[in-house]
Amino acid sequence: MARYELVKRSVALITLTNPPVNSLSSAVRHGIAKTMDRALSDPKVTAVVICGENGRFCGGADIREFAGPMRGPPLLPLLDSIEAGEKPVVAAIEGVALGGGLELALVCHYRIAHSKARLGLPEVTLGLLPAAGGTQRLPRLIGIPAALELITTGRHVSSQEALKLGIVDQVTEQNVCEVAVEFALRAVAKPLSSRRLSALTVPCPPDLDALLEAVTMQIQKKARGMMAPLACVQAVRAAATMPYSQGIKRESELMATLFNSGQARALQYCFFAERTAGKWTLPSGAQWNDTKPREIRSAAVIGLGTMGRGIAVSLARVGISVIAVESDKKLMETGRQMVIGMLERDAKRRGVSASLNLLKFTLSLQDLKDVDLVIEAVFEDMALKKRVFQELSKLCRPTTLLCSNTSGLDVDALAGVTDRPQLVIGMHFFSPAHVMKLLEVVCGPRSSSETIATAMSLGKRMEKVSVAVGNCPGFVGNRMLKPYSDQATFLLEEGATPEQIDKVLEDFGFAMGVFRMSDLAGLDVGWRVRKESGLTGPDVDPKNPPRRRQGRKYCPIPDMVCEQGRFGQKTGRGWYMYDKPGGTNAKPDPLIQNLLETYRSRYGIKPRNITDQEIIDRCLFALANEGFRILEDGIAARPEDIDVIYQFGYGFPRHRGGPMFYASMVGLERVLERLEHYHQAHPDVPHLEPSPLLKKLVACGSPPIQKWREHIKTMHSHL
Ligand SMILES: CCCCCC/C=C/CC(=O)SCCNC(=O)CCNC(=O)[C@H](O)C(C)(C)COP(=O)(O)OP(=O)(O)OC[C@H]1O[C@@H](n2cnc3c(N)ncnc32)[C@H](O)[C@@H]1OP(=O)(O)O
Repeated sequence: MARYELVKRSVALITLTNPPVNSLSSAVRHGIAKTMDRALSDPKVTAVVICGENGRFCGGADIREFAGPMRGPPLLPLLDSIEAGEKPVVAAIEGVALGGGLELALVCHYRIAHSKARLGLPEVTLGLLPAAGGTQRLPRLIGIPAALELITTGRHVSSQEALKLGIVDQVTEQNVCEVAVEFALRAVAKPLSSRRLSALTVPCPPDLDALLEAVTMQIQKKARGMMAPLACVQAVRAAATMPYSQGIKRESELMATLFNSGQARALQYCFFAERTAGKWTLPSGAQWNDTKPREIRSAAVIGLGTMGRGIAVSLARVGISVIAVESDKKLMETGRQMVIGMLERDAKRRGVSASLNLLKFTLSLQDLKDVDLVIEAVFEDMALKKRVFQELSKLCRPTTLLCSNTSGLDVDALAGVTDRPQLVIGMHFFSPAHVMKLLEVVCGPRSSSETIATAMSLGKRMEKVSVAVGNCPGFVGNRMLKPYSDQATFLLEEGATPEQIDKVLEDFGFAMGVFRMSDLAGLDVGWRVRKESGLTGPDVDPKNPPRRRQGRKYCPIPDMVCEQGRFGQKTGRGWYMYDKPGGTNAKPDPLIQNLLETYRSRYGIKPRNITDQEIIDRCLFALANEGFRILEDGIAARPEDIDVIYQFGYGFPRHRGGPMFYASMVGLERVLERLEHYHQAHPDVPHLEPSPLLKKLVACGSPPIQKWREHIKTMHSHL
């Protein structure tokens, strides 16, 4: 796990060999300890270079080992002994030096980085802090403000920025190991005392307290409810105010608190869930690593509304030429200006030039006949989409992939109107599509494995987190949203207010409560869907009992809000009031309060005091319950896929893992007990009836989430 060679007759070259990222597993730590001992005790060796195999220095601690008991040599004393050694040690950084990997480099006396390397202390993103001396050494090297920023955000820096900050001594475009060996030879016999970071004093800013206070406030606003960034601030404060020996103790104490916290477990679960999501498998046996995606060089986007514009930008900025189609000249011109503006702003932010030459705008579908792939992003109307797909089927060459950005309509019905159902697939982007990271790749029963592989690979190229899901109304994300938002509106009937529910959900960690989110998305969309499904509007049978539709409980309050022309932020009124149409500053509206009171008295509902816990339990357990049904139905292959969708598409707090991980942490027995309790109280709400899978898992002793798959006996997977 660490290879030892003697080069240039006097330099010990230690190479970490633990693919794919040379993480510091117990075997690697053991290897480092052994090879360093050999190097330090061999009189022929005058200097040491540490590097990593396969172009990667080190990706940090082996995160998988965090789940088990600590084995192998502890990292901290090992690193201290490298720093204390009497022979110069040079880190040759290629690829990445992250977390424990950068901490290893910080105990080396010199650091040489390749020009393409990235460095950082991302522990905070895993619910931890850099506890192998990182919080104490980095501030001594680059000062408190810069170290605080890097440690509390986990941001990676380029080697050029690392050089400016003083993290590395030299950046090279040559073979970094060879450069490091030459550097090491020159360093022999130079004094090492000033190169031992733990021995340096911290350059402390005069306004330390104000700085720490400002950063703490920023964290409380941006990383609401997260423990790790606040612990990082405390550890850096220790570096600034204590000698190294005490600071390091404080670092360990803070790490111990974080290490065993639910937040660290959730964030580490998220790390692997995100990587697992790309690994799809079909019932046919075809899977992500044995199906070759097609290369996509050109694409078309039909419809230049909010979604179409974001999709066009996402394609063009990764070098794909885009033909954007609109149905009328004025709309096309507006779309053109918006797309160009978005692409220019995006390029400026990334420090690259905008790829405007890749864009073409047209009014004619005829222009699409030679593209590799089309993404339809027209209005969410099945008849309209079918017409577009029929037309594309006639116009495009037979190998063109046809994709729909529908947010919930039947992808197979669209495939059915074409001459190539195997090349039809859903690509459900989230708004704004050039910003939101999530892409649901909706596999119809006839989508070929090559089509799925191509859509997934295109998503990755567009820097999206892509999750393959099956075809059912609402797919995964929007299907689960219904029971969640239904519970919120039932709670309004019973006595809660939108602001109370939103506050509870936001305190839980959601980016936005359900009502603020609906105001942002626009309330008219759901209203139209409810009218089309006969739940509200003139088609509802007047003999229908109030507050019941289609044999189940129904809350008409959202319809009443829309009937008043309150469609959310865009109209300046919704569940909240805003300063102006398009405003974002939500204020509670007495008119909504009034509407709720009138409604309750009309139906003789006596408002009751609703606790925060009831809001959380009803909304989130109904959400997870639908997730269990989705797993049973084979619409999602794994709970991890659902959790990734909720984190990246619906603002579910990452430090809670996602709805399924949250359910597992709360305890499946409790989730089942609460659902049974609420279903008894509301037997006409089928979403509260515990799913068979949940019952089965509880009956099997509530296995850990990674084992749920073994209990899912899906009749037929929709993937
Ligand atoms: C008990 C010991 C006490 C130690 C005390 C010191 C504490 C130190 C704390 C740490 O060091 S925490 C770890 C900090 N490091 C990170 O957060 C880096 C995580 N990795 C990444 O960001 C990326 O993987 C990468 C290194 C930038 C490479 O990205 P790339 O897109 O090229 O590949 P991936 O698909 O992300 O990863 C490939 C493969 O490798 C697995 N993996 C990556 N990093 C680790 C790791 N640190 N530990 C374990 N496994 C890792 C990843 O899961 C992929 O494998 P999979 O099978 O496809 O899931």
